[in-house]
Amino acid sequence: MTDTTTIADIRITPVAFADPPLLNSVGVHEPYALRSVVEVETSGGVVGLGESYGSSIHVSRLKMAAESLRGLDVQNPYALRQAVARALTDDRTSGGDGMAGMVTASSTLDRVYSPFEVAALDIQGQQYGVPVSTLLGGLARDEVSFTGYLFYKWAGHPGAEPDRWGEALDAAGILAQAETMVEEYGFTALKLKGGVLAPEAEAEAVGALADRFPGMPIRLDPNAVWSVETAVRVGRRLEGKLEYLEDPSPGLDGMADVRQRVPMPLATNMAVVAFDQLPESVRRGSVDVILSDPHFWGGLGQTKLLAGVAQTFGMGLSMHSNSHLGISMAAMLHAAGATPNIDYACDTHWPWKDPEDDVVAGSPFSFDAGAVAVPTSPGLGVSLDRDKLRRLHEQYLASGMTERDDTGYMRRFDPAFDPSLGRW
Ligand SMILES: O=C([O-])C(=O)C[C@H](O)[C@@H](O)C(=O)[O-]
Ligand SMILES: [Mg+2]
Repeated sequence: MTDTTTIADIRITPVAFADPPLLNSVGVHEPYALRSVVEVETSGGVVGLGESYGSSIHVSRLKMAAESLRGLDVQNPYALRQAVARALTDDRTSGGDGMAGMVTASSTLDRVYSPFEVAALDIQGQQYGVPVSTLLGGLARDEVSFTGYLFYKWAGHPGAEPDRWGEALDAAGILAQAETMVEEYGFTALKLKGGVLAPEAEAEAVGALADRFPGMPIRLDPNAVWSVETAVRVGRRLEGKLEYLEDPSPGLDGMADVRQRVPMPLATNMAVVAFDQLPESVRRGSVDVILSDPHFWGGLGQTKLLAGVAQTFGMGLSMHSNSHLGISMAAMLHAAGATPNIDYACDTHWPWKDPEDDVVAGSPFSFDAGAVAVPTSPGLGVSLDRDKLRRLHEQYLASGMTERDDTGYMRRFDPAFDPSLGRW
């Protein structure tokens, strides 16, 4: 072990950034999205960055894990993971998965370890003078394509001015949103977040998108609020219009039933979200495409591991996102850039974020034809802007928020709102 790669300090800062009222199956996004920024500093003074969820339970787990990492060597992520696992042994808390109740079965260890592994790779890259993608095996592509991620939404948060996107509560609203996204970012694939309106209305919106953007891959994701019968009916109606249908129904059984009876591939970031669910999903034939996501699959190394499993069993690989900042964007770019079989356009919530609301210095990402170049400078290729970090932390403190609670926020305006799976 060399002294200069020993972890001397770790700083974890919860932050909040403005988020529009995006509707989903469990409610509506609150005025702020929460994230945590992880800084790992070596005794040699090199700082590596990671980003993760911002709920208080998750942040306290990150702090618990950080205690166990001081004195370890960033060049041995395996030892870091073991230390995080030991640190979490006595953790009896639940929740903190950052997904508003939509992904509850992912591994706590994977979620907590992920930002530390990303930060360790960032430091290694800086020390060796290579981008993180090189440490992951080298670039399979120079740029990563993303989907234009469409949401039903209110015009603005209740009591506030309408935001720049305006209201989208029907097919016409979604079409207008898609036009803007494609015009501004050049997206060549679209995803509609469903599970909000009646399934037939969402199918109508997909039909309108397919007519307006002929040949463009389109996905629909109702986050498992459809029964198997509904999923089969809507899936058949959408034959020829969807690249894949994402999480139409709950569970490995529900997905397997639907998969046998609809014409398009099924994708998931709900039924299969951890390695221990893979054998059963393969046995039952539940899904065609898995949405990787370094934040809950355990980091960048484990994303490559997942890619190997997916390839072995003939499954496709895409990438999931939550509302995120620039450190996550860099991590996602390196992961997708260095993983040949993440060959579907990846999800990102990027367009929903105010460009000023970030913690990274400058504006390192630009979209060209819906794609972003993988950073080529050493490490992750992004650096922290301390003034921006301070501002977003102050915003976190002022927001009074400690958890993501889409359902609670929705129930302030619609007390009878029902978020249950399979309800349509
Ligand atoms: O693909 C997905 O299921 C998601 O992106 C989950 C997210 O939480 C999304 O629904 C959101 O941001 O509301
Ligand atoms: Mg999904």
